[in-house]
Amino acid sequence: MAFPKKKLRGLVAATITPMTETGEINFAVIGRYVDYLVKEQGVKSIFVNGTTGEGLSLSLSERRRVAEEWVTQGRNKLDQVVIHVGALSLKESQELAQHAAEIGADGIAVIAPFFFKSQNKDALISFLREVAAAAPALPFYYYHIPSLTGVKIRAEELLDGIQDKIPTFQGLKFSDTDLLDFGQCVDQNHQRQFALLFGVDEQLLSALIMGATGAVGSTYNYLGKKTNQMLEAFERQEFTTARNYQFCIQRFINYVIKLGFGVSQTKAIMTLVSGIPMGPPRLPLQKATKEFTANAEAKLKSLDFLPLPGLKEGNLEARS
Ligand SMILES: CC(=O)N[C@H](C=O)[C@@H](O)[C@H](O)[C@H](O)CO
Ligand SMILES: CC(=O)C(=O)O
Repeated sequence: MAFPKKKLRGLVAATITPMTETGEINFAVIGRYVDYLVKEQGVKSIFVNGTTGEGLSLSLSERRRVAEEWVTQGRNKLDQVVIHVGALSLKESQELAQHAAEIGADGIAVIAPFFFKSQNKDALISFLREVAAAAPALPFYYYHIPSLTGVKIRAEELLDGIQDKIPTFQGLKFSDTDLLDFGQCVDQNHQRQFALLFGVDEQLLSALIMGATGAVGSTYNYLGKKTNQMLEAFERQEFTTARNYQFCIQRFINYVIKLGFGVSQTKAIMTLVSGIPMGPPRLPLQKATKEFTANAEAKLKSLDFLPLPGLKEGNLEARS
């Protein structure tokens, strides 16, 4: 088997699904969005139809079309396009996995089913294996996000022996703050064959120390450049500088979390920073308030994340 193929590494943006004011998918801006990520944020891999992409709120045909558009627009521009194909129905998930393979995606990812929940590791692996088998030539990633799925099976437990069950298993996206669990995933990964991608953007530096091989997150859409600077400082072993970048990122995320932060707010922030209209979210999510957007904008300016005059709290050179 052709595994492992090119390793998924560095920053991976969890893409937003742009929508029109009337709630349809705005396919027309996806090409511009790809160019923005590559040129303005230095981000060359994407994770489509996940949490940030409202994947579970889209119809199957929308999910297929969104995946196709990202693969098409990303051709010769992006390194990797991973499609999240998780669904409550195994059949739907398999259908999406097969589709991802047909359109030439670089990998698939799956969250744990979250209505009827797997009670143990074996049950969850059985589900994941059936999905992975529908796309036997594609790298498979498990998307661990217990806060949203309610499935608390530890990632290190799941990882143990997983390649015997799922030959295409290539890694996981770890969206949890339990660094003991994450560390034990890294510790098990002796041959470094898996991509262990961290998914809590405001804590990425701690995960890098622990051995993360990359990161998937919503904020890399608009803080990719800043986060790349942190990764570079980390590579050079300039830890004080790396920490200052992390603090700078934290100041923003901490601020918006206090205002109430989720996918709706991510859409509003990305619209502000990129100038590409992301539109409203789909119900059950509700559009970010004007007040949120105004506050976020002021904070972005004060941190120098938006190129406009203002107080420069984010001036790293002045600190350290
Ligand atoms: C729950 C959620 O959406 N997590 C995202 C990725 O998994 C993160 O990228 C967060 O949006 C980010 O860390 C900000 O809290
Ligand atoms: C953050 C992430 O990976 C997602 O939106 O699915």
